[in-house]
Amino acid sequence: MKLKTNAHSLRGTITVPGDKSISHRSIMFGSLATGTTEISHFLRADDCLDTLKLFKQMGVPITDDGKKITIEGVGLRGLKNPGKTLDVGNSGTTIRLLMGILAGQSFSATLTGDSSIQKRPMNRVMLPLKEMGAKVEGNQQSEFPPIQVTGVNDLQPINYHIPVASAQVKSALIFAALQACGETTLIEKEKTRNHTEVMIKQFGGNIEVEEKTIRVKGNQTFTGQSISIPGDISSAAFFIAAGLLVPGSQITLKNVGLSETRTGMIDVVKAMGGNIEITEIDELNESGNIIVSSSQLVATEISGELIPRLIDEIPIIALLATQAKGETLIKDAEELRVKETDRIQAVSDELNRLGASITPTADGLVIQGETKLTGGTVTSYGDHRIGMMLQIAALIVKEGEVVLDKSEAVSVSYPTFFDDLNELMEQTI
Ligand SMILES: O=C(O)C1=C[C@@H](OP(=O)(O)O)[C@@H](O)[C@H](O)C1
Ligand SMILES: C=C(OP(=O)(O)O)C(=O)O
Repeated sequence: MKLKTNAHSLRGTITVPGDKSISHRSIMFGSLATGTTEISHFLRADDCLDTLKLFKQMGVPITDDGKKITIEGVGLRGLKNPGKTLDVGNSGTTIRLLMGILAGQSFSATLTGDSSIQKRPMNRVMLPLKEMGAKVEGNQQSEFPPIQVTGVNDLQPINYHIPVASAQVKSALIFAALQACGETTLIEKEKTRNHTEVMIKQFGGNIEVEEKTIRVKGNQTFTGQSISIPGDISSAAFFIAAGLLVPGSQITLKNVGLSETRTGMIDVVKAMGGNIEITEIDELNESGNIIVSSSQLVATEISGELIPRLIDEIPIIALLATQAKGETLIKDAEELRVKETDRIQAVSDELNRLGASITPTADGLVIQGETKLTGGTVTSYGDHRIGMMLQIAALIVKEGEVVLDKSEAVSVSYPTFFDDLNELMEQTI
C-alpha cells in the first residue's frame, strides 16, 4: 500500500476505538460472571473479536447489536468443551489469559494461533500454572503453541515472584488463582497494567493489591455488569505522535483511557518538551481528552519501571526520537523482542531504511536525532503497531514515496486507523 506522505497540519478531533486490554477482559469476566453483562465501545478489531468468538465456542451466549455486546454469563466454571481447537489468531493476550482460565475448567482444549503466536514464549505462563497443579503442554514438549490445557478441579494456590514484567502472565495466574482452593500471592517484577485487578472489583470480587504484591482468593463469584470501555491510549499514541511531528497540527483525542499503569508515553512526551495537555478528566472511569500540537522535541532516556507503562508505545516513541534533538536511549525493553514480531529489530531496520539513525541493543534502542526521513519500501512484518508507526513516519517524508507491505495488519487493533487519519487530514478547526 502507498502511504500518505508530506502532510500539512493535521487538525481536529477523533475518538479512538475502545481499549484492547479492557475489551478482552470484559468478554472474559462477562462470561465467567453470573447474570447479564453489557459492554459499550467494545473494540471490534481482530484480536478482541477472536476472544469473543472463542467464548461463544465455549458455550457462552454473546450477542452484538452493533452498539453494545451482551453476554449471558455462565459462571466461573461454566465454560463448555468447544469440541475443536481454539484459534486465537494473532492475540497473545487471548492465548495467555485463556490458559489461566482453562486450567480450572472441566474439559481439555487445544489453543493455537497464527505463525507469530506459534513463536511466542509460553513457559512464563505454563511453568507457574504447573506449580499450581495444572495440566498444560506445549507442542512436542516445547513451550510453543499449540498448547493443550486439561482442566483440573483442585488447583493449588501459590506464592510466586513473576520473573518478567508482564500483565498477561499476571492476569493468567490471577484467573487460575480465582479457581484454586486458598489464597494465591503474586509479586510483580515491575508494576504492569492493572485492568484485571480493576475488573475483579468491578464485577463484585475481591483482590488485595499492595505495591507489587497481589493477593487473590479462590472460588469467588462475579456478577454481570454494565461496562463502558474508554479509548485505547495505545491507539491514541499514533495520533499523539502525528500531532507532535506534523507542522501546524492540533489534535484532540476524546475519552482516552488514562490508567496510571498505561500513561508512560504522556510522561515521555512531556520530558521531550512536547505540547500535550489532558482535559475533562473522569477520575472514576480513568479517562480524559488528550490535546497535542506540533512541537520541537528533545532527546530523553526511557528505562526501568517506565517500560511496562509504555511497552506497546515504544515503536512510535522511537519515531518521535528520530525527530528530537540529541540521543535517545531506550533500555530494559527486552520484552519487545517477543511481541508480534521482534520490535527492536523491526523498528531499527524499517526506520533506518527511511533514513533514521537507530542502533538496536539487546534490550532497547539508541536513536540519534534529528534525522531527515525519505521515501522507501518498508514492511510491517504483519505487526499492527509497526505498520501504524510507519504510516506516521511517512507523514513527515517530504520527498519520494513510502510503500508499506503487509499494511492489513493494522486491523489487529485499529481497523479504522487509515480512515481516522484521512479525517484528520481533511478536518479544519
Ligand atoms: O495484558 C494485556 O492486555 C497486555 C499486556 C502486554 O503484554 P505483556 O504482558 O506480554 O507485556 C501488552 O504488550 C499487550 O499488548 C497487552
Ligand atoms: C503485544 C500486543 O498484543 P498481544 O500480546 O495481545 O498480541 C500489542 O497489542 O502490541
